[in-house]
Amino acid sequence: MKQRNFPDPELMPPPIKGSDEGSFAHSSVAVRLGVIAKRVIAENDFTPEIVENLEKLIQEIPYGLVRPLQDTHSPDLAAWTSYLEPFQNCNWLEIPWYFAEAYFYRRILEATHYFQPGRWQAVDPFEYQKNLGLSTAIDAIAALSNFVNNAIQDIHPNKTYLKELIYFDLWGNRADMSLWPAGEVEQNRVESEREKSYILADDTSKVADRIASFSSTRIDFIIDNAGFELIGDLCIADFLLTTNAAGTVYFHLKAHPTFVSDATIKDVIYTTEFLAKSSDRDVKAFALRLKNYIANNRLKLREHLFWTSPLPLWEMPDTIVNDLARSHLIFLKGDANYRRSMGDRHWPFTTPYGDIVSYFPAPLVALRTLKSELAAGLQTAQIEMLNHQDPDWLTNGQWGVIQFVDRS
Ligand SMILES: O=P(O)(O)OC[C@@]1(O)O[C@H](CO)[C@@H](O)[C@@H]1O
Repeated sequence: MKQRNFPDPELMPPPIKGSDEGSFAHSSVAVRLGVIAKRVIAENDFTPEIVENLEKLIQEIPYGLVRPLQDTHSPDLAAWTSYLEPFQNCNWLEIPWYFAEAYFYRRILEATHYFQPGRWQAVDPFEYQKNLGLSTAIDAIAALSNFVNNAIQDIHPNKTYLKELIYFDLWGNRADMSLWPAGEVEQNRVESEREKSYILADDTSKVADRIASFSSTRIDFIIDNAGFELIGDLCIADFLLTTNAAGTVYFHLKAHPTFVSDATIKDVIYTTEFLAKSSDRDVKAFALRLKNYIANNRLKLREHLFWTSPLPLWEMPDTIVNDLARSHLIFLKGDANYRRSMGDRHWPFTTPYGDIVSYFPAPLVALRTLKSELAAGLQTAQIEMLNHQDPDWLTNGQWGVIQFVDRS
């Protein structure tokens, strides 16, 4: 088994909680979760009983006590019973923020009978949002498809193209439907020329240099959102497989719907079929390569209940650690995964990111736009400038990091 470096619990700062006065976490739990549940009711044609379940959930937040799950057909019932054990008699603000969110989205599935045999089994309550996230991004998708079709013309990985694809993929993380419902805010701008100064830590050149040295390796993505962000992931995967920098690419996906827009295997298949139906020649060519890579098992789609659990990433089960240890590079996508990589705790923003994620079993590159009050690897002068220039810099999704942590 791969040697594991767990962070020392004695040295770790406290978890972010909704009870942190005046915090974004507080407004997220006290306000935003209820809004998301109301949108689930509005965007589906549920029975009165399911609507009542959702309305009861809304009423429970934030001062009701969290309780064990009750959907007896679910595969993760026992796991969630043990997760919730330490938080008996706690309300939604008193439990760690990430836990509260993961639990909320799992309660949505309980309320909508996602795991229960019958009419609503495996019906994704966020399907409307996810599909809208694609249909409102048609122009950006066509532009990205044209770009990746050009990027793969060189027999060897062209670092200039690769760096632009990484930037596209970073900014695709702005399109987060738990914050900004699809179509309401123009987040799908394909704009690699966006000021690089919005990137607070930029290891893109190191990542491109490492990938340029690869031949027929294994590269993994711990995936975040469906919709436009997934297009960016698929572009990089296409580039890596077509240039043969990677012999195989693994997508690690959520075992069930969560965080509104997080991607499942079903979402990846839907996305490739959506692209294949396009009348745009570039989009269709891109889609056909993806379908071919999936059919020939070079693009491997994997799901696991750990990715939908409330646990920090250092609690990955050995099966996942030993599997990821075979990777030459892991792309860690999005804000929620970044939060999990740090245990969603109040680390000083100047803490070197590599000091926190030393437990990862392979080289890691995190692509994250800032949408929560947590950061690592920043300089004091940067923090002072940001607090002055853009007081909402931690949560407005306008700033990003591309942080490489080597394990050579
Ligand atoms: O993982 P993503 O999609 O990049 O961002 C998700 C997220 O950070 O955005 C919301 C606002 O903080 C949180 O609910 C959630 O953790």
